[in-house]
Amino acid sequence: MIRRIAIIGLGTMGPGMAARLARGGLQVAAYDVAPTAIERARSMLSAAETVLDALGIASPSAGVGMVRFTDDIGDAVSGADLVIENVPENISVKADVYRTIDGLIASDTIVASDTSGIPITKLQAHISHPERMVGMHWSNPPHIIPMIEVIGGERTAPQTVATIRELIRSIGLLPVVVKKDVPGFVENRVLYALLREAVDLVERGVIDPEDLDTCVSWGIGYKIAVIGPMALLDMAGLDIYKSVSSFLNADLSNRDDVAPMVLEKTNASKFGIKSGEGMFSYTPEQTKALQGERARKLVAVRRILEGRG
Ligand SMILES: NC(=O)c1ccc[n+]([C@@H]2O[C@H](COP(=O)([O-])OP(=O)(O)OC[C@H]3O[C@@H](n4cnc5c(N)ncnc54)[C@H](O)[C@@H]3O)[C@@H](O)[C@H]2O)c1
Ligand SMILES: Cc1ncc(CO)c(C(=O)O)c1O
Repeated sequence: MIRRIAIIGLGTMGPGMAARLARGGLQVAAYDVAPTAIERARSMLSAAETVLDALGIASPSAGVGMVRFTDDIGDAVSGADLVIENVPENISVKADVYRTIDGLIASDTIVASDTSGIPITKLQAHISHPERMVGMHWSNPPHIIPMIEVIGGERTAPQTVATIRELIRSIGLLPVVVKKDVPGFVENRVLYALLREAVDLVERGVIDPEDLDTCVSWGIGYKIAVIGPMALLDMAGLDIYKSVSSFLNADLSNRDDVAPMVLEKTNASKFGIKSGEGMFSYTPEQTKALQGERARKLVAVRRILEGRG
């Protein structure tokens, strides 16, 4: 049974994950190699807790979870039943973390990676108990989005996948088990197919970025939150899908490299909200307002979708 969790890496994802797990009654130790990240994570944790209050997610009566921060990785993983690795999407950075914790954790401690899409089979080559390694892919913002993908690699024991799926379910979240360890798993394969086409349409001047977002959010996103793609095929009719896909599929972007527009921006350090400019521009005040507004809307939509409107 999982009671104590260590989170390694407190950037964009770690603090929200810590807040949500603690609301599930779990004891969370939160560690980052950068002291500034730990400081930032404290305020992100308290912002996430405010959102969880708005979502009406209370701690179980069985036990109140807590988050404690530490700047010592040995202290973080000591006694942990589960370690969630949440460091940058780079195999060698992740492998360094696995090597560091290998001698510090028990042989039955589960090590999960929040990788966005590196196959788990590649990651588990760097750990001495690969049967205990699993993918646990959260979606951003992790304290609000309830779905988490669970992925076993070639050497993951079925029981490890089952334990993580049950943990996610037991705290009121939605586990989805991905049956094959394909790059990007399922969520990001679907998302990146959409993003490739969206970037291509803007790059070719078919549509302006603002209008692309209106088209996708109101034409597709709003609908797909209620009717998933498989159900949508049945709603539209497979005969229609057959006719349209017979000519449209061949015209969709199939580029297998990074789009020039994205390279141009990243080469100029335009990364989006984190640098103040990306597809759009953001002042610090606008960013703060946007984040508050997005959290409020996501909370409201989720309550409606759960029938708690
Ligand atoms: N950002 C997203 O939307 C998102 C969503 C789902 C999954 N992910 C995945 O989650 C992981 C983390 O992503 P993120 O966006 O939170 O990254 P991030 O860059 O915002 O944060 C990573 C953190 O890891 C810390 N770190 C780096 N090396 C470390 C080490 N050796 N030990 C401890 N801490 C270390 C950094 O100081 C930083 O605070 C990645 O694998 C990413 O692909 C990201
Ligand atoms: C662009 C993008 N890439 C990866 C992820 C998660 O792995 C997300 C997300 O929102 O969760 C994303 O938006």
